[in-house]
Amino acid sequence: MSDQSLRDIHWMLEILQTIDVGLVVINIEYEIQNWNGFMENHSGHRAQKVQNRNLFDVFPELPHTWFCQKVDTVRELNIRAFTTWEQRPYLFRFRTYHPITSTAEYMYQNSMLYPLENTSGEVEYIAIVIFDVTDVATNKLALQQANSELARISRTDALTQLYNRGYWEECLYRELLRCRRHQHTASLILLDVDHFKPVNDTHGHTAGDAVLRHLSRTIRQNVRETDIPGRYGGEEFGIILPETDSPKAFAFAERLRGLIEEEAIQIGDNSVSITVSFGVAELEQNMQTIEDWITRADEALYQSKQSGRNQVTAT
Ligand SMILES: Nc1nc2c(ncn2[C@@H]2O[C@H](COP(=O)(O)OP(=O)(O)OP(=O)(O)O)[C@@H](O)[C@H]2O)c(=O)[nH]1
Repeated sequence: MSDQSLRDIHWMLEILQTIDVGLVVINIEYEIQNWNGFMENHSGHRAQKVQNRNLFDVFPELPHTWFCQKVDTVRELNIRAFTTWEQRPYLFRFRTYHPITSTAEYMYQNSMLYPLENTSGEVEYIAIVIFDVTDVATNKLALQQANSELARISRTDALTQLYNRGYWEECLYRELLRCRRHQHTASLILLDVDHFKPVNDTHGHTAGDAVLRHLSRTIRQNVRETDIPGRYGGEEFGIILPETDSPKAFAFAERLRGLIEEEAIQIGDNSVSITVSFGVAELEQNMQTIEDWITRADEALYQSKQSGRNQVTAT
């Protein structure tokens, strides 16, 4: 080999050693043949120390079956394989360099597997190339988190943390469609605090807010997971009860009414008691829109108010 060729090989090896991607070569028995500086820095093992050691012994976290299937494909078909951090956050568990500034505990990695042929054209070795994509991954995850938080905020009522009217009405619409399509039943409850204005006038608006928050908590704690409560207006709330006919919805509303009536709400030094009126409407064949359904529940609620409040009326 000429001096020039030797020099060329030397600087090529130098590049492979210092390049900011991980490079590991294994044989078909999964024994490590060599790795570069990136791997030394992140694993803490010198290349000589790991030479001929089984890859799974050095990295016990590497999923055995999955990785072997990948390598088999690369070897048998003589093709490359690629894995992104979104499919699998990392191949090798390396702690991140900047634990303070980075939100990730471990390095996110994209990885490539390359078949390496011997002079007879047989795949004898596999090269594993690791790209550190922690910055990209954490930025994308932060963006996804921010988006889902924005979506949550846009459907939540800030005071009560129940669904706001817009989103709750969307749920009601979906429930109406679902019941129509599958011939199922559902009920709608509207409830409105009795004489709420005097609560505000006597104890102040902040106390009124606290009462609404307390009431919302009581509602949330007493509905089923499949029920959908929401804040319909100022002191008016709606609850969608899927798979519930009118007598069952009536019984639930009656229980909730009794609970609210019995509970004294402590606000500072004051104890405030409230009562609530309810209107219940089961979905009927002739209801075309959610407005039809809401109107029926509202009529029942109006009847409860007219008949003396603190009661449940079902249509
Ligand atoms: N503190 C507080 N008060 C609210 C909020 N939204 C609506 N209100 C108040 O709720 C009261 C509703 O009063 P009305 O519609 O007269 O009803 P009511 O006094 O509850 O009487 P009935 O419903 O007829 O029993 C008003 O004083 C509103 O200012 C809110 O977010 N916070």
